[in-house]
Amino acid sequence: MTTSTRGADKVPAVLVLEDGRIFRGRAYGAVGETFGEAVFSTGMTGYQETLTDPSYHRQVVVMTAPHVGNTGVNDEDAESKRIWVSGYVVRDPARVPSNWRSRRTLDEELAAQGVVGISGVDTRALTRHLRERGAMRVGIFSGNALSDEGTMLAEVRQAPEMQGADLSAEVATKEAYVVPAQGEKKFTVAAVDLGIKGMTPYRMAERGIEVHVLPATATVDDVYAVNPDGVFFSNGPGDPATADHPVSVMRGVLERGTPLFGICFGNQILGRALGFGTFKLKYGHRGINQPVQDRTTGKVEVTAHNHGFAVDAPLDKVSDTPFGRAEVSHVCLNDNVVEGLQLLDKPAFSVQYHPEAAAGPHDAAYLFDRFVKLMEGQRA
Ligand SMILES: NC(=O)CC[C@H](N)C(=O)O
Repeated sequence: MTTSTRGADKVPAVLVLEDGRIFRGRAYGAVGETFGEAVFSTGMTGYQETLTDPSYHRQVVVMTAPHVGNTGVNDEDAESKRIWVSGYVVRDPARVPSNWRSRRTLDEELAAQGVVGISGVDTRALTRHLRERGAMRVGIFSGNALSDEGTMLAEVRQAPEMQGADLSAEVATKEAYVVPAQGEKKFTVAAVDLGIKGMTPYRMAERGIEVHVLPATATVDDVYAVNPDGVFFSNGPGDPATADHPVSVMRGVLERGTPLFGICFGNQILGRALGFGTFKLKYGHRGINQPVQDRTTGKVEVTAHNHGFAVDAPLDKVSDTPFGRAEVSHVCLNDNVVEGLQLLDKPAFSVQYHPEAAAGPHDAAYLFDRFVKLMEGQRA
């Protein structure tokens, strides 16, 4: 068990939204200033996975769960090698974590990684504000970074927007690497890393897949150089409207008819590859209890989400695309947002949410089996 000795929680901190609303609290994690898009996550657990998900790059995450940090930080649950959120907003952080795997406090970990946060914020009021007004730019200021409200607001309004942001290359691996199959190797998959979470290759490896994780800049030739049975496109940060390179690589894969699976950003890229548009949601879906219906079976699953954009595809008809017929396979029952796509004439599908999610329900794990079936079908 570790306790925080830093005392950052006595340092005043201010959160400034781009529309001028201000929340005051105390520094949590690093002291300084940070900017990003303010978004809220409703997950009551899994903060370590959230913080280390590369899709949160340039986002300031507001936790709706009031108590955060209760189980500390361990050496096992990170989804990548570092924390990616650009800032962290909590109501009432745990002073003393309690868990047999805990190695450090969350406060210490945020500070060690230079992540500026704020605690003591009325996160319920802040979440309601974001829900009414939409996700927007935000700054957190503490210590020497504190200045008058007008100056801080001007700085927030100069920060880059999420719309139009091309961020995959900033988070993806620079070098290809292999995650070996567990047990007998049955398939090889080329996984294009646009900000991949560690659990994703793991879920494939568990099913006898050897995963070749390739940089976001990988070409169609790089993908086929590993002689794949299937191709995967990962989750990732930023605006899918900017992802022209992965869209063209995916089109190359669809032309060849190799089994294809995409998650989250990968779903938006499939949407674009098929000719659909993408758009920014008012405040996105983030959390681990979102109801989604698999329209191919009628089953409802409770799922983990982290997306601020969505695909604009017709819900109630089969669409003709350059790669044959396509349909919306999954839909969010809260707001009818497209949560999955599938091709009817080629072995390709994707989902907007996170079947790999470790924190959260495992209802959607069957999607990895569906990918395996597509690869088996191609061999038969
Ligand atoms: N987790 C993801 O892949 C997110 C995809 C995209 N950046 C979005 O916000 O919608």
